[in-house]
Amino acid sequence: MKILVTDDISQTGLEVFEELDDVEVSVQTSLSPAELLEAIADADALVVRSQTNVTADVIAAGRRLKVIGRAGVGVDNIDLEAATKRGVLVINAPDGNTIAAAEHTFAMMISLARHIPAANRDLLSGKWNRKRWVGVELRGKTLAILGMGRIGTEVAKRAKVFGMQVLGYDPFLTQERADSLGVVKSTLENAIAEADFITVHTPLTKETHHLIDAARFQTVKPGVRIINCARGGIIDERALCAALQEGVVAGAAFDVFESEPLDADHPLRRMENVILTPHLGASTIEAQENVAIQVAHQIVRVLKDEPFEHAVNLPSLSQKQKERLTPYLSLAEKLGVFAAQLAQGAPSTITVTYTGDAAIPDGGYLTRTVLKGLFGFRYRDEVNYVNALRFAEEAGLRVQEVRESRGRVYTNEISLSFTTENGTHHLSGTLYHESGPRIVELDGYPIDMPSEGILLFTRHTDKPGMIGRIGTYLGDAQVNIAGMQVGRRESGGEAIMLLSIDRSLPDDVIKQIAGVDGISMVRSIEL
Ligand SMILES: NC(=O)C1=CN([C@@H]2O[C@H](COP(=O)(O)OP(=O)(O)OC[C@H]3O[C@@H](n4cnc5c(N)ncnc54)[C@H](O)[C@@H]3O)[C@@H](O)[C@H]2O)C=CC1
Ligand SMILES: O=C(O)CCC(=O)C(=O)O
Repeated sequence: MKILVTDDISQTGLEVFEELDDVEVSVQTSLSPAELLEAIADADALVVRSQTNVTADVIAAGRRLKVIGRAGVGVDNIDLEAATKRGVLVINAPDGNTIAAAEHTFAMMISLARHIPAANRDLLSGKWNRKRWVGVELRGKTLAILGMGRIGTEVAKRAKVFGMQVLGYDPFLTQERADSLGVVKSTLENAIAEADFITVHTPLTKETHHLIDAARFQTVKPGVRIINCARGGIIDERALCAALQEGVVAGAAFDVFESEPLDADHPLRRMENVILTPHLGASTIEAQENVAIQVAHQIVRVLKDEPFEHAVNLPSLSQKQKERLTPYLSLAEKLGVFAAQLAQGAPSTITVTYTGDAAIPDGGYLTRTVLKGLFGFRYRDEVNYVNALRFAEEAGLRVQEVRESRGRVYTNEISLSFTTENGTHHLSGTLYHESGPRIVELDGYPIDMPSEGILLFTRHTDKPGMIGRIGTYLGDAQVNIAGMQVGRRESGGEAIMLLSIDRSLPDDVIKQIAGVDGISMVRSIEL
């Protein structure tokens, strides 16, 4: 097993990989794009910070790649779309560097308020200028925090201790949490208009790109100071330079930039009242140990096929949700595998209905599992939880989920209803606590069979001798019948038979059965 590490990661984190048998940890930093393509070819896992650009080509070249671990928060250097499509899991270390980033933000804010870097430069150049560097106090000032997640929250706590009034803007900030932090829940417009200091702590997304642009700079309080220790691009750098030159903005402190490393002739480098650091927010010994250990542990779990946390391209579940969900995973996957064989053709729509105890809010996890079974039957190991929805999307399969709180017959039930060009099928299963997953309905007929082993399913006309003739074909092929379920709606109408058999039937026997007068459908199903 090979783990490729392409950015500087704490040694303590790398030692975690020793838990794996037969592991080779290959640390190769500062690779050229061509060298990276070569190095990734036989890697099972890739570990990066923010420097390595994990493009679609890199992911495609990692033919054995199962997981990309980001020792940090932001994953904007990883092509998530490409990773998801190829079923490569992306995980991060979301809280290991929170304090480091919050403290760096605070260091930037105080440095801005008190001109510390400029005064230091001045002094080192031989001057003693006490008049030039008069600053402002933080106490009594208004701080706008855009993005009240982990880091924003830690910044807010520190600002409160400094006697600042804190305005928080975040679509997910509840009144209750704002109150408990002593933060005034605010709109973006109000936060920007009122603040003496503005700090951004959002990810870089389509919505946050240039969240503060030229138009917004028109609405700031004159003399505002601005800090970005989140991601380059949240604040429009050109518009900022203009606002600094006009004196609308009194100072800016940036740790992150639209393009990194920052160009040698970037206008920000020539601005007065600007403090720049080269993406150092997470660069403390503690944070680097935390994120490296955290991500390495999760990678080990992924590679050992054990439950893991902090997946970026999978729904995240609480421990309680996971515990409730786990017993249903096998049932959901078996139903998907069953459906693949029942369908014999690509389904165009599928509705998955969860009833009773199976209707757990699960972020779509069980439906991914059904689809993993459905597509995995044909594409085997290529399909996993990460890319199952992509397989459905690419196959043009419309997927719908329904949740019903109470079942009519069973305390829990998962039902699939899907349509192919040959018609519509229904399939339901339940989980019995004593005997595990069972199939309890097939195309509208109630049955009861364990969802395992080899099954033979027929739809036929209800007339004497059908069961005997099928039994004879099986006997001639030396195939034992272990269990049988039959059903019909009315005498002489359509009937079904589901047999559990000891070994799979040769194709020619299935063809013979299909040719029996009165048989309308035969399916051999392996679960
Ligand atoms: N400079 C550095 O070295 C570091 C930078 N970071 C960056 O800091 C940022 C924040 O990290 P965390 O607090 O850990 O993330 P987080 O995920 O805990 O918080 C982000 C918050 O932004 C909010 N948000 C998203 N879109 C928004 C929008 N349009 N308007 C307002 N709020 C919005 C979210 O609701 C969330 O509460 C990330 O971009 C991360 O990459 C993180 C660590 C170190
Ligand atoms: O790895 C680093 O030093 C950068 C940290 C960072 O930007 C993040 O975690 O989002």
